[in-house]
Amino acid sequence: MSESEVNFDSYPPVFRQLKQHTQDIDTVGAINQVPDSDPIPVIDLQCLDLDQLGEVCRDWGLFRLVNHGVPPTLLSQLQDYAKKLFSLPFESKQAIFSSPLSYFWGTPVLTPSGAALQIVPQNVNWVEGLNAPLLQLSQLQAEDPVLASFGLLLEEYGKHLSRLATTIFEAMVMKLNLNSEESKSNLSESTGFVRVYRYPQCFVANSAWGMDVHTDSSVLSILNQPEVGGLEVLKDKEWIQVRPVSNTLIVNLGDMMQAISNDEYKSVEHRVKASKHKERISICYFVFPGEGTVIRSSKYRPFTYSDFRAQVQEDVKSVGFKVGLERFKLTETS
Ligand SMILES: O=C(O)CCC(=O)C(=O)O
Ligand SMILES: [Fe+2]
Repeated sequence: MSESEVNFDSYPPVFRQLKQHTQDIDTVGAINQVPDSDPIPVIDLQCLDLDQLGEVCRDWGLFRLVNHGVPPTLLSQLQDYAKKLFSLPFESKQAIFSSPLSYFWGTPVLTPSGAALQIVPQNVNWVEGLNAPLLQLSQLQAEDPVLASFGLLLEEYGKHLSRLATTIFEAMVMKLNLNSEESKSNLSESTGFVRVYRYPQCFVANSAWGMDVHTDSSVLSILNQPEVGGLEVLKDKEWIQVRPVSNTLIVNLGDMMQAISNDEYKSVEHRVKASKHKERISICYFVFPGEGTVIRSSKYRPFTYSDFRAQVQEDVKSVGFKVGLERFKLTETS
């Protein structure tokens, strides 16, 4: 999509900024070239190898999932509907993406009610999104037919992704030799939500991020970035670009999984580059421990996911970023 084709009406006002310094932008564009291949490890769900899974979770905290059983038509329909919905005028999106959905932009950090956390302008991330808690999706009463169909697709997608998350989590529990009964409540399908993101084309000549460096707070996050790349993952202090590969999913381990595994597995740092050439849609599923479940780990003091989330929100407001698991770490003397 070229600059002239961009539907600026659909962009949140903060993103309606036009090209200023071509040279700077071209540098950002060059960085955005996605390579033909990448070294991201591949896990085949149809013949799951526990040793390979364990190694990848330890060394990378992220992998590409193939043979996952999510129908390709569902993935492409979700993408098409998401594109249509995000191209609606900004004001329409604000109006129609209402409870149980919520619409946000500028940051992925949301309050429990789904509203974006207030952030300072210099920390704005070049992203807008739709938050969909899966348990409540059946309550969606959309008058807009595209949104109604999208809601049904998301429900179907959510069921597939819950199945995938549970299968992968159970395999990890087995590999880690954790007690399978006790571990059950560490991943609760009822907590699952889907975030649909659009990263608008970014014309400003500064180093705007689609999404800043972060780790996910989830147990597992499963991401579908079918067409346009931009995701990067930190491996051995180097940023690796994650190539979009159709009909595959990217699984990344979150902070809760790192704690549950007693730091054996890694909650991986990642970020998303903003592109001056293309808008990018990604569809991400996140799942958490059950409400009230106490995470017990040899490395951290006992905490619930609610404690963790409250701490993250407090830190983002007071220090400007997520401190994360460090806040709960046991020290030598404790
Ligand atoms: O859009 C993406 O590719 C990644 C999104 C992400 O990292 C997140 O929502 O935590
Ligand atoms: Fe993330």
